[in-house]
Amino acid sequence: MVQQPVSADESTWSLLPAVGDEWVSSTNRYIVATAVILFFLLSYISTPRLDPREPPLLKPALPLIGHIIGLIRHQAKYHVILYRRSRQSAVTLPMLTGKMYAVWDPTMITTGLRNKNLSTTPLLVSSTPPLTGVGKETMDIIRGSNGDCAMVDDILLKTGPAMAGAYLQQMNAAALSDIGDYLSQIDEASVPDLWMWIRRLMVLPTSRATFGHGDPFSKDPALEQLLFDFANDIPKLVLGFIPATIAAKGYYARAVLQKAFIKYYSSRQDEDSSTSGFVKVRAREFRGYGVRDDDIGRAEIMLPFAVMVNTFPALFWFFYHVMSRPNLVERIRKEVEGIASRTAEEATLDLTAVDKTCPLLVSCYRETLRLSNHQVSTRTVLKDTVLTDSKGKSYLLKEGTMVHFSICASLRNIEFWGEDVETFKPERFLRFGDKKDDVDPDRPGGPRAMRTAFIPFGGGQHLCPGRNFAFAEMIAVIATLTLGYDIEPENGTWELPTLATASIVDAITKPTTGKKLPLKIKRKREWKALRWRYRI
Ligand code: HEM
Repeated sequence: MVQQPVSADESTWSLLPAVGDEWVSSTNRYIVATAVILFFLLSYISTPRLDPREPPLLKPALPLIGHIIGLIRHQAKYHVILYRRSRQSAVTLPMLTGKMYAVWDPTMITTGLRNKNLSTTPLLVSSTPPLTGVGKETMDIIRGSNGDCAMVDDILLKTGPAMAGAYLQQMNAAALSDIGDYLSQIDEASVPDLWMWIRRLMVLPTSRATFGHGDPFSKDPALEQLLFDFANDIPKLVLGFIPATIAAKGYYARAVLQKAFIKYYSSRQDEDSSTSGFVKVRAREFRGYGVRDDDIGRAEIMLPFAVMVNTFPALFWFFYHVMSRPNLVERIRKEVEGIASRTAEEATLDLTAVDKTCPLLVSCYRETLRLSNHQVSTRTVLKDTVLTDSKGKSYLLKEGTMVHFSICASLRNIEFWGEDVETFKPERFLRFGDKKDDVDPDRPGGPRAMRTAFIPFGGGQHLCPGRNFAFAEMIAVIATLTLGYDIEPENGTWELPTLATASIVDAITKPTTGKKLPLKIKRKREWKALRWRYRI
């Protein structure tokens, strides 16, 4: 057989790929084998050994850090993504070499939030220094001489009563009087950006009702934007790692806010009779434990956060959901006409029994909270605890582990709310309180199922103490606007605003600042030139 001559080039080319293939494929095999071993090793290291009674393990696609990346990326909504994917009541999420529980079943969440073995205190205490920058002296007081953190528990226990009864009445009266004054000035207005308009409308009525005549927000209007800058950067600030670099905006905002609040507490403005019980009672408690005024100012910048950061976006969505439906506006207007009275100078809305007099308005309020809430309530397990889900299955939560109770998953659970869970349904809550509806009350959308799953303000010992104040403010604004004004989008169509990231530290998702939703607002002829007043 005659061999064909091979040119140098051909031989080189024919040989090279052969050597290359072998080399490349053996290298590839090596890399792949190492990667596989590494993957299994990481998977093994990051797989916590569980008691069979603990919630089942939900492994991330990427070992060790998959869930951490998911939470950073999607924040609170990560729970809804995982819940929809796994349809479990509760799971164990492996993270680095540890674990965390995520609870999504409404019954388990409701009972978990009431359980005394599941506490907010460890996380609250560990996040206080990076979040507020209070000094060692105050941290020693916060931790207590025997480590029982008695002051934290005492303050939280006293906060609820400080926002009820006469205290609540004083706060509601002050806020609604200011809101009425502000709305009374509007005859015809162009609103270039609804989100900013809501914030401007609400900030001073809310801050004055809370902090009284010495209110720092009244003295410096720049604080409002700084509060939102601080709020946006809280997830980074709590890391306590080079905050001035990784959370520059929030870091600066916190410094300015704290300066104003240190001045407020140091000059004892909290003791003025115009200051709410909410502020007063807490400051008294801090001082009783020996905390200095400057550190009260540092720690209590969480108060304007609590008072404003959820109510304002909730009001934005309430406004949007109602006003973008002209038929709904008409129906609510009819309800509100029934609670309105007038003199030559004033129009008064009687909000004393608004649940009964304006059921559709209140149903829309609740439906708004259901759809705009992304709250995750975090607890640490102090003692091994068993929680049982709605189907009767029990799960063991082990001491020392952190738990995320996803209120958002509860508010969007199809088995409790029905197939239309993602839709804004104005009438959804009309039968909410109907205890006589006993035709399968636990059916999806049935009154008992809704009562279990509707927990926008949390529950148990840490049930939001500000819920009645938020309700009064939001109902007063929407009742007045539906009754007294014609509101239309500037460009003729109601564009659905987009949502900002659902921050793990607050409860209500803000709109993004991208879409402005410009509007035209015009007072109705029959309500012209009257001052808005409220009976509460
Ligand atoms: C729409 C408005 C609001 C929503 C959706 C909301 C939601 C919540 C939720 C879900 C919790 C429980 C957190 C947990 O379980 O860890 C909470 C706690 C709290 N809220 Fe609100 N909130 C609102 C308005 C307010 C207002 C207006 C105030 C004050 C005037 C306030 C003050 C507080 C405080 C101090 C706590 C902590 C209670 C504790 O840990 O014992 N909130 N809020």
